[in-house]
Amino acid sequence: MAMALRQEEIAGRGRALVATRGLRAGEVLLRDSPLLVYEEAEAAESGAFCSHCERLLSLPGREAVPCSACEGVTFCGESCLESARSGSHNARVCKGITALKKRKGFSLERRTLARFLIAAYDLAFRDTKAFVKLLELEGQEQEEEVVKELHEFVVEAFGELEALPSEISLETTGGLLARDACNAFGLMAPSKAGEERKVRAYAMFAQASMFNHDCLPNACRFEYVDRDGEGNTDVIVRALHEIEEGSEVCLSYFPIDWAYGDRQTRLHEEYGFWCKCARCKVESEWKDEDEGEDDEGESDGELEVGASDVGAGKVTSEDAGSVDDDEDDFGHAIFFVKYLCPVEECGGTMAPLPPGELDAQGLEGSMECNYCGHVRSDEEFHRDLEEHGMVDD
Ligand SMILES: C[S@@+](CC[C@H](N)C(=O)[O-])C[C@H]1O[C@@H](n2cnc3c(N)ncnc32)[C@H](O)[C@@H]1O
Repeated sequence: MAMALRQEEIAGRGRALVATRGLRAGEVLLRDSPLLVYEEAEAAESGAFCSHCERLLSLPGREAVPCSACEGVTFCGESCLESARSGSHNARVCKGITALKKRKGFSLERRTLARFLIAAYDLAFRDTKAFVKLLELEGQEQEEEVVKELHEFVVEAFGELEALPSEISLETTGGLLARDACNAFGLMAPSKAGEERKVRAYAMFAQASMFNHDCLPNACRFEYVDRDGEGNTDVIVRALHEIEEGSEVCLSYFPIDWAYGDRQTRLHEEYGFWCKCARCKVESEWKDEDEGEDDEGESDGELEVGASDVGAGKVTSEDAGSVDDDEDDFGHAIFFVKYLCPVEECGGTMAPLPPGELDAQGLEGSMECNYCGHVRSDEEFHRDLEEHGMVDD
């Protein structure tokens, strides 16, 4: 099958991924392996995950094998330990992690960023091509203070090593942190009922980083970190619906149920742009109409999508029924009934199962949540549409 996506430059959006042909609903558009993976500090310190493959250590058939050189680093078996020694947890990384453990006063966020820098500079030693690709990603400049503090740590951590690679400089540290800020994908296992979905590691990808954001995305990403076999940290991107040749394919950089104000703030602060997508255009107009009309009788400058009573300012599929007659509002309301996971508090996106799986299992019309794994049949979807008074003719 010909490649589904090509890279293009789009004015005001930078590099983008565009459909090379008509794409089918549920089609896998991209499977990308990370340039590098690094652990979220709290997850790493919990000792619950393999420090190489990031799978849960308590999965059946896994044994906890500690790193002989640094305390608190554990692998899920001899084969992961072997792979880690020549890859993600070689002697350099081991020294870096040991230095981080001795470093007092770093917040959780700094400890995670320090782990990123250890992994990124290690890449400069062992895979120059991947390191160059990392630096080719889009960047969002970080606070000078943070860059300086983390750079001092890296120099100290790597300074005890043989030769310093020429790449270690304040400028490169700043550049790496800038790339991390707008390209790191959180790796998470599917959420379980009543449990918060937590990032256990972050991964940086060369191709998947080319997806721009849209608040009404036409694709979403899945990851299967606890799966057996190779490629468990790969990201898999699937089409939500048919996409025409030449159309841009976008992801949402956060759960699709976020309120207008939260989305704009996040996109501006972390990604450096104000979103002007079709949904934001409509919701920016609601702002004027709804100002001063929220439950507490005061405006917080944020919008609730078509809803008069959405407590946290998020959209729920229940809210979709409360939109007015405006055509755009209606289109967006259908989007949420169809693509927002119906499981309470989930916030995931429902994507059709890949066409092959649908045909093989007779699951025509079934959709799967990218956060909790919930599968909804076509029948259930039509029941939901009826409940919201949106029966399609
Ligand atoms: C993960 S990168 C996506 C690829 C990026 N366009 C590039 O050239 O590398 C994220 C960056 O892309 C840009 N971007 C993403 N979505 C956008 C949008 N909807 N409008 C404008 N710029 C966007 C922003 O500069 C953002 O920081």
